[in-house]
Amino acid sequence: MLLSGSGKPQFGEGNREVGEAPLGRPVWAAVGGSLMSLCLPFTGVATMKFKSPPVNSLSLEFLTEFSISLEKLENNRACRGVIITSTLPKIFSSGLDITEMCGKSMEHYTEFWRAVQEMWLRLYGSNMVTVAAVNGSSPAGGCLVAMSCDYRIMAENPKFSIGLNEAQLGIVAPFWFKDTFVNVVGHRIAERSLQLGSLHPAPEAHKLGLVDELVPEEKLMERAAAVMAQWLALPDHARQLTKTMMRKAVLDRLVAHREEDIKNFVTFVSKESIQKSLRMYMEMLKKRKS
Ligand SMILES: CCCCCCCCCC/C=C\CC(=O)SCCNC(=O)CCNC(=O)[C@H](O)C(C)(C)COP(=O)(O)OP(=O)(O)OC[C@H]1O[C@@H](n2cnc3c(N)ncnc32)[C@H](O)[C@@H]1OP(=O)(O)O
Repeated sequence: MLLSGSGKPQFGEGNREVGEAPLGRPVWAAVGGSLMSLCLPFTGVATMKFKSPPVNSLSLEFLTEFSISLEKLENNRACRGVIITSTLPKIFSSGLDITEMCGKSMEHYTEFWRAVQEMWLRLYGSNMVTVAAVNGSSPAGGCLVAMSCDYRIMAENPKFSIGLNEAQLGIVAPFWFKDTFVNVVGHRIAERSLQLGSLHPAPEAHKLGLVDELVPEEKLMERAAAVMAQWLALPDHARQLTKTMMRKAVLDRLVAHREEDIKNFVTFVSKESIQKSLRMYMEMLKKRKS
């Protein structure tokens, strides 16, 4: 992931680079983890770019780095907003890494699911303004990442699609994926789309309200910056309290049922019938390619 931003650099060790202006003020700080890059320039707006080829699958390692990056930005008082996008052509994120859910131990499934929950709790509950610049397809977990942001701008290419397609894989989107979806598009659209496991091409996603606007791909980052500026023009405390008011019930529900949700996931994903569905789905992806 690639994360970039400005202001007071507070990031961890590792791949840190900090530019210094003549007066000793930091110009920008870039923390390149291996799976995403992050930069925070003077504007106080970070850009986080997923860079985990081939398709930015949300593996345990990726989710961990994502959560750590969000925590670092959240704790950096100079950072007020983050734009999330991808460095890969045509793909925002392919969703949860299916290989993390296939043929692994119960302990592994537990750790993986906790990491999925952690990422969502941090992103959906973030005090920062979060804008998703969706520059490619974004199924399932990828859609969750985009939906957890405050605003979604998608490249207007009808070949790019977004949605919670879990049902197509023979799995069930958990209640907090569903709650997030309902909060974005409303109950009726969410119900139909979830039952059918629909992946919506960008123009349809826009019509349904799943994404807020479509722009030509080359204008995506420029538009994301403009939207961010509009949201940041308001006082942070008023915006943050309003965001909390709108999202708290859904966040609290997972916090209250976190262990039960992990147990449900582990039991569900360990079933031979589910393992079989996931294996068949992976085979279908590979065959489709050849
Ligand atoms: C009772 C209730 C209890 C609760 C139980 C909870 C149950 C679990 C809930 C789980 C929730 C969320 C699930 C997910 O997020 S699952 C992931 C869903 N994602 C998808 O369906 C997307 C699949 N991928 C694609 O459609 C395409 O790959 C793409 C993203 C459109 C890109 O297409 P492409 O042509 O550019 O690339 P492609 O050749 O298909 O793929 C390249 C290689 O990447 C592999 N791959 C793709 N997606 C994934 C993935 N999600 N995980 C792992 N690997 C993936 C693909 O197989 C190719 O590999 P290889 O090169 O052939 O080896």
